[in-house]
Amino acid sequence: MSGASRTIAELLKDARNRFEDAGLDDPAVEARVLISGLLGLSSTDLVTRGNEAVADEQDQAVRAAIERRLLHEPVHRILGEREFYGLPLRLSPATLEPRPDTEILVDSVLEHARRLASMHESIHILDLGTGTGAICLALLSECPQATGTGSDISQEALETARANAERNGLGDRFATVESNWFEAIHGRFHVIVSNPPYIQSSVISTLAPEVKMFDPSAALDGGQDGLDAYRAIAVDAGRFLHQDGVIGVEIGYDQRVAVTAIFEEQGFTLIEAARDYGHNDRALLFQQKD
Ligand SMILES: C[S@@+](CC[C@H](N)C(=O)[O-])C[C@H]1O[C@@H](n2cnc3c(N)ncnc32)[C@H](O)[C@@H]1O
Repeated sequence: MSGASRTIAELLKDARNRFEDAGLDDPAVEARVLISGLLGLSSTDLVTRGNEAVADEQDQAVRAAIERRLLHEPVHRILGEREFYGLPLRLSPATLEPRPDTEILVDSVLEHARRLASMHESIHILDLGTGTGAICLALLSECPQATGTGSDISQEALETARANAERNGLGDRFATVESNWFEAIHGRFHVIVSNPPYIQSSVISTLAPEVKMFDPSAALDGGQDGLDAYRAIAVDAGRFLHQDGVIGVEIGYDQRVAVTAIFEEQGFTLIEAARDYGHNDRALLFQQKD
């Protein structure tokens, strides 16, 4: 079927109706984000230019994208990028799609990064399991005295992180290291951050298709009790953190007690806990006990 000469408003309506019929939670928002991204227009343009007809190729691209969304592919995966902390980030099949809730961890850590930066000439940040580079790049963009290392077990994810650093003008302050947690890491850091995989292995099959089919399992699977990564990180973190440094981790909504116990057992004290937009515990910050 040729879709030539449909207007922007007609494309939007078609997408919204099909998403609504498929039972998506936010059909209107998803239609707007998808079509504005594909056409390179702002949401205001979508309204003010609604009567403009689109080129045949654009119409075909929108039709194809709607089909992909109906097969559960998230809108930002289809577009190949999403924004995190104001930074446009490229996604790849090897990277988690950064979540808005992770900005909570950035906010909490940033305050300490700025404090440490006021006490030291420069500060070094390590982001374990960096994925797209989201957390580290957000911190670097807000903290000009900082340099950052993003590490990941996935080389492909690190290539995406590097591309995102360059794209956002942060390439000269960002390094990448392929590493199983701390295994290939050297030196000490003022700030260590991580949003590790923290979902129990048995729960993964019950997640929404948008997550289990499109986020890499290495980014989700936290082992039998979901806590494997925290144990692996906590046991070594002390050797890589400056004495006055801070380590911040994202957690699942019900993991505060367990993760705090894991870090306390390794000589850390909880200094801050932050909740997400749904009022769930989401980020924990620790310092080494004196
Ligand atoms: C939940 S994702 C977080 C990605 C990114 N930091 C973010 O917040 O959007 C977890 C990341 O940890 C990485 N990862 C999993 N196991 C790892 C390991 N043993 N060592 C280092 N990184 C690992 C995954 O490849 C993935 O990029």
